[in-house]
Amino acid sequence: MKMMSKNSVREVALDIVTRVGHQGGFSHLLINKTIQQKGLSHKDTALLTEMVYGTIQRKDTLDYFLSPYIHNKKKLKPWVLWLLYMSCYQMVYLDRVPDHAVIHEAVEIAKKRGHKGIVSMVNGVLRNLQRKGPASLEEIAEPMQRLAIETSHPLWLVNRWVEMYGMDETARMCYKNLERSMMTVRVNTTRTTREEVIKHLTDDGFKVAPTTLSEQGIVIHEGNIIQHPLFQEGALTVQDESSMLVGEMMDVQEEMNVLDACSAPGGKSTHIAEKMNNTGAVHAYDLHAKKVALVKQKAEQLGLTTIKTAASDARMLPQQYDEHTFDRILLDAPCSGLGVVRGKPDIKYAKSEDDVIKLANIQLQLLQSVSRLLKKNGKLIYSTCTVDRKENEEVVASFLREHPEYEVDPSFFTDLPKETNGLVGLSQWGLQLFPHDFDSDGFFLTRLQRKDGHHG
Ligand SMILES: C[S@@+](CC[C@H](N)C(=O)[O-])C[C@H]1O[C@@H](n2cnc3c(N)ncnc32)[C@H](O)[C@@H]1O
Repeated sequence: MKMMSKNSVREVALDIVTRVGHQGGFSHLLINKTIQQKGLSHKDTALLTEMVYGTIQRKDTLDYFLSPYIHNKKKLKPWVLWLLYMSCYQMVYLDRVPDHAVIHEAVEIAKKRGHKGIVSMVNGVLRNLQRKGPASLEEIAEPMQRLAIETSHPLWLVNRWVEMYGMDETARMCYKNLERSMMTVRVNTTRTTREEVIKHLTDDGFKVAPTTLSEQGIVIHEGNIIQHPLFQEGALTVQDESSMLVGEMMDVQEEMNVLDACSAPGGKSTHIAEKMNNTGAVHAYDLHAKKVALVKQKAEQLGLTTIKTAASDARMLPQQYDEHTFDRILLDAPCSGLGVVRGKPDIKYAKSEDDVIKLANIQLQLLQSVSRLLKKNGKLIYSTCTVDRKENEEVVASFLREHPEYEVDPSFFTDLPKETNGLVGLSQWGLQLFPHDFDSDGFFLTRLQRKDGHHG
């Protein structure tokens, strides 16, 4: 492990935010790659992650804060603009480094990378910010616009969420999206029990608690779990608590024949195989062969031999299997990902209304295709990690309109953990979890049942 000087961590952070902000790309992937390539220490990793996530997560707010002091923003080189955003983030939101030190470091970076004009502009803008403070959010009179800027979400998304879920729920979600998400892990119950793992981790000095939505999950409140030997032993997997609810609600039994149509990287396939105590079969597909390899790898790590992987477009699966083949089907569909912006802040800037509409069409096609393969009385879970009625409730409603042989499984609602009772997101079509409900990903799931006595 190497320690870097604070300034070089800042430079690496600047390269990442500039690249993500200017060319696109996922910050979490770039951070992970950098940590591996440079072999960063735990401390450097924490600083790098804080600066990259914080700056990207709050980009629009930072832009607003700096707006009185930056003229001709369009003319600035991308790295200069992102250097200003990153410095503003530290000055406004982090207490650890005094403002004068942040300005000094920014100026040093500007000297290394730019000409004199840039150096004095960076110095001038940040000194103004220090002296006069960030532009006041109070001046934005229109409530949705203010929420959008205050929480750095695009206005179209705030408007859309307000229309769908109301101002209160939207505001809670937008603020929650600015927080760092909690790490949760799932215990491989074919190897050990949650009680044993909780004891083991507590003895090792971790602060942990059982999850609410799954009987296999553990929330890590304190401690760096990622290097823990329990992972090497195949006793743990990292998984968000909302995702764990899917495995819980699959209602599987030993020896069942299960299809997971969109399975990569394998979080839910492996959970299902664990639930079946490594009996029966989980047929795990994904469009991309490279991603299918991840499912295989995860299954091997966890010793789950009943998972069979292959690449395929899920829409083609009816050509490979007879109707009524599977006892259970999971369609964890590709989606806009608007429920996971805490962990992947880039998503909120990258997605558009158009994407939502296109994805909803694909989701319906996928549902129509895989639904043919379910046995009578079988159950199918449809889920997404997004918060949008078009991709969630409306896909389910359209599907059910065209498929009278299906219904929302009435026992879905009674099987849900009691803590979900009375949630705003619970409807006749399924359950929309908001990130602020359980401090987990924004997520939708429902369970459909193929009725007996119908053909087709
Ligand atoms: C939400 S992710 C699945 C996450 C996975 N179920 C898990 O728990 O780890 C959706 C997946 O669908 C895959 N996908 C997209 N289009 C597909 C298609 N037409 N057929 C099959 N898989 C598809 C994507 O490659 C992606 O891995």
